[in-house]
Amino acid sequence: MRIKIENLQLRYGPFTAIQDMDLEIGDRESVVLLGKSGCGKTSTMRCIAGLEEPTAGRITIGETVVFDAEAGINLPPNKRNVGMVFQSYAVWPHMTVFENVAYSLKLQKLAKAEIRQRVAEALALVGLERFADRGASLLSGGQMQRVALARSLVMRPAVLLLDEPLSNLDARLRDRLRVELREIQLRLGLTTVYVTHDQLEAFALADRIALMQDGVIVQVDEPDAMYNTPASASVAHFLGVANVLDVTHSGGDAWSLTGTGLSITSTAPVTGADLGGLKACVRSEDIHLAAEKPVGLNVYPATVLVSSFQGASTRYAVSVGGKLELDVLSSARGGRRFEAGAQVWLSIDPAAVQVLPETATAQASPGTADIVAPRERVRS
Ligand SMILES: Nc1ncnc2c1ncn2[C@@H]1O[C@H](COP(=O)(O)OP(=O)(O)OP(=O)(O)O)[C@@H](O)[C@H]1O
Repeated sequence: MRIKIENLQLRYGPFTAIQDMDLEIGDRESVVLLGKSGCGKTSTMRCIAGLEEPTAGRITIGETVVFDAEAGINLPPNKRNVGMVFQSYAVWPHMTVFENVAYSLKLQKLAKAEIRQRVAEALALVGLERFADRGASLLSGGQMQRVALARSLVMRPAVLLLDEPLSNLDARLRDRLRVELREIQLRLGLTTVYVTHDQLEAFALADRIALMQDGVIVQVDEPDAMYNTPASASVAHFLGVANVLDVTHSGGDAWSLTGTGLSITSTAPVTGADLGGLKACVRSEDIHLAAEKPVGLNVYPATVLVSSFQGASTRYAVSVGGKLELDVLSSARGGRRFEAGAQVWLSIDPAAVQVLPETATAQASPGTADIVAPRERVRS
């Protein structure tokens, strides 16, 4: 079921938490709202669910307008056909797993046989069929999270809203449940909106990511496009690009690195050059260290300040002429390790230097006609 958000605005008193938001989510699509704490992700989710009344705008789920500020429409949460799973699983400890999942169906006064069948189906989906009779207080964190998910799925919602549902779990379990969640979403063909501040989680779960900063969606893209072509230096930085350097254009592919007397060559396409405040963005893994001077562009003598062994890789802090400090990540395979104090040659492939504006204005999300159904995309 499609979700269309138009001109959404939410104010808490004088504070604007969501500003002029437009976003279309396709049928069976998984969109992840990604951004740092306080950027307005949960507020957006609460507006879709009907738990928050926006100050302006319109939200349509399927063919139903669930909120329209001008027309005075505001359907309550239970009339929106959405299921929600939150960070705090809110599983009732005094009930069994079965009773937790059956609770809402009992409220709907469904026949006992139907309740049993639907609960069994939901528990099978989350891999908890053997735990139906166990007291919920005896479950692990991961199992409780699955109960919370089963409780939403049992209602057969058209839309599933997930707000950091894995953040209370340890890293290994999070990785596993992430894959399971994606599998369930694709299998049931659910339209999902997922909130997280963790980009790896977003990459793993999204058909498209909507990146939010200060109440505004600044970029909407498929994960690989977001990763490879961030719209701005601040998006790149949020996605883990550690080296963001002030530059001014000095002609052709050449840029001077502000305040260093050094220059850098970029052959990557420059976007938004007219916006000013340009930054050269370089991923740590795109910087190479060598004992011998390599041939090519962007080669500098440098000193290793910190060398930190990380198993499969080594992370370095490296100084170029005392004027520029760069973060470098070298794969352990095939490369030698340098200790702090080592004099090295540092090189950067000009194609790996992206010159971007510091910030960029929101990009319009494509109309749903452009959205490829997730299953088709996965298969292609
Ligand atoms: N009820 C409220 N009253 C006033 N301000 C609020 C209220 N709820 C949220 N805010 C503010 O609105 C902004 C957006 O909050 P929101 O919870 O949507 O952020 P978030 O991106 O989900 O953050 P997190 O990842 O920490 O949950 C924050 O600055 C927050 O302090």
